[in-house]
Amino acid sequence: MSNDLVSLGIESLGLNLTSTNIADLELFLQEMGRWNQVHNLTAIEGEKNSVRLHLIDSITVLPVMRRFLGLPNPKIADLGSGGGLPAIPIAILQPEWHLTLIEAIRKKTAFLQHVRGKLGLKNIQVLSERVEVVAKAQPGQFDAVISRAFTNLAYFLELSLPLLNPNGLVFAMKAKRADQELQDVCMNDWRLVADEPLEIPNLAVERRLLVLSPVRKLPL
Ligand SMILES: C[S@@+](CC[C@H](N)C(=O)[O-])C[C@H]1O[C@@H](n2cnc3c(N)ncnc32)[C@H](O)[C@@H]1O
Repeated sequence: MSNDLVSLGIESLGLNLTSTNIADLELFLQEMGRWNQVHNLTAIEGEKNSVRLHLIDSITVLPVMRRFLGLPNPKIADLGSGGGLPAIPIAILQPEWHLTLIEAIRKKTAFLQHVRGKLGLKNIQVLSERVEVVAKAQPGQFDAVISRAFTNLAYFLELSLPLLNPNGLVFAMKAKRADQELQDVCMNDWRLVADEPLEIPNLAVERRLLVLSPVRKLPL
């Protein structure tokens, strides 16, 4: 079977992708593969198709994000971006959104900067920092925060809170374990706005996108 994104079912996601979109996504994957050989960037390796499916996994969140983000140019932080998932595919498909990729490991952020230049992605900013440091430097700056394979839900929420503006949203990409992780979240502090099942073509795994908002505390 051919292993391009189209044959893996990317078009069935209903995102109305253009041929330029698909070419840019393929270029990103090509660069990731090239850098991986030298720098061992990501644990996602082995079969070419598996990397492609990880990319498709990253963009299944888009219809839900579009539904919940009312603003035309939201500022979104991707925590623990690694090799750029989900932020780079999102930035390719939503050029009017601003994405800040926060990643602690320098060889990974060097790759992300390279991708920024290679694809001419003017809507991304790459921060070579720990999330905890950015939260102190840029409190309340983001309309939304997202992450994939970053940390457990409770800690992700704890790290997200200082980054979010008062109406901000958290998008947590999760698999089956989401129920267990939700039990560790203090629901006095967070509201579960949505729990959306995601279907990834050609991947028989359960994926969910949780959307949460902080509960606003009234001043005493
Ligand atoms: C398992 S990788 C996932 C990468 C990517 N999101 C993906 O789905 O492929 C987690 C990444 O989070 C980064 N990371 C972990 N803790 C961090 C922190 N406190 N601040 C910034 N980056 C962090 C790691 O360096 C690693 O690249």
